[in-house]
Amino acid sequence: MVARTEEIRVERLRKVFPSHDYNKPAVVALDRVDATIKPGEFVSLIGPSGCGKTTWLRLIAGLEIPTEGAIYVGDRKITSPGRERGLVFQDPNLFPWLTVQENIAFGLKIKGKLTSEDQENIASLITLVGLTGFEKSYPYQLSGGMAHRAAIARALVNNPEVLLFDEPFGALDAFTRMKLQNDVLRIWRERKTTMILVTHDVEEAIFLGQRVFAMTPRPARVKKIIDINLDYPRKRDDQTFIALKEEVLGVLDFHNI
Ligand SMILES: Nc1ncnc2c1ncn2[C@@H]1O[C@H](COP(=O)(O)OP(=O)(O)OP(=O)(O)O)[C@@H](O)[C@H]1O
Repeated sequence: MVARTEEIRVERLRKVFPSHDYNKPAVVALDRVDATIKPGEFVSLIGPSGCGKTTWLRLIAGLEIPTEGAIYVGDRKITSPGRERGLVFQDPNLFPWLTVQENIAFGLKIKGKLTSEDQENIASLITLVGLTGFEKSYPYQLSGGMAHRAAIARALVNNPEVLLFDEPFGALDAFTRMKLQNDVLRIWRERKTTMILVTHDVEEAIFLGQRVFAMTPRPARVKKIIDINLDYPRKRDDQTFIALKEEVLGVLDFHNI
């Protein structure tokens, strides 16, 4: 199923977390962030630790309210979480007492029996994420990569127009991580969902994103947007890929850390 997608506009976004301690100042996590993300685009957000990447993603998800500014999906202002925006965290957060199938169905938030259409949707998502044969498995019976696949399927169950990834593969071994990156690309191309990925990994940002948003240290602002004009599937040892990696590292000033 192909999702209907709209442009995401981020306008003069500012997020301040007040301090609950007299001796500590408030934390300005984001300040004057402007961005436009095209319908169906894949963008990566990268920046120093603690700069405000997760906060930005949570604002798009509607889990936080901006202090100033706003985010729009099409002409709708985001004020709360919504089914059209799915979220995948670093921790798959599966319910241990539910099977893979039931964990995915949980995302539907419906009471009572699943319709045959719901069941078909869940079955096709299980195929899409490569978990055929594990429908009735419990989370303890899955590998780390399989648990992430189930989490991606759960996030896709409402056919969201935007999928938000918060360092989804940070805790996985390099091989599983690369495999899941390929799977995410395949899903993106099949579903045409807008993808926004927060990552610490420059290579991952370039391997997946059509554009990489490099952020400043806190408060996060967009320091530079790097266009990744490489065809998919991308080769990590390609000269242009390596040059782009150098460019992103340079923008982030990683060479001077
Ligand atoms: N609910 C909150 N209350 C207070 N401060 C918060 C809250 N959430 C985030 N912060 C602060 O906002 C700043 C940005 O945090 P955020 O998690 O967005 O950064 P990040 O770039 O995702 O970090 P990392 O790369 O290390 O995951 C940090 O200083 C953090 O302590």
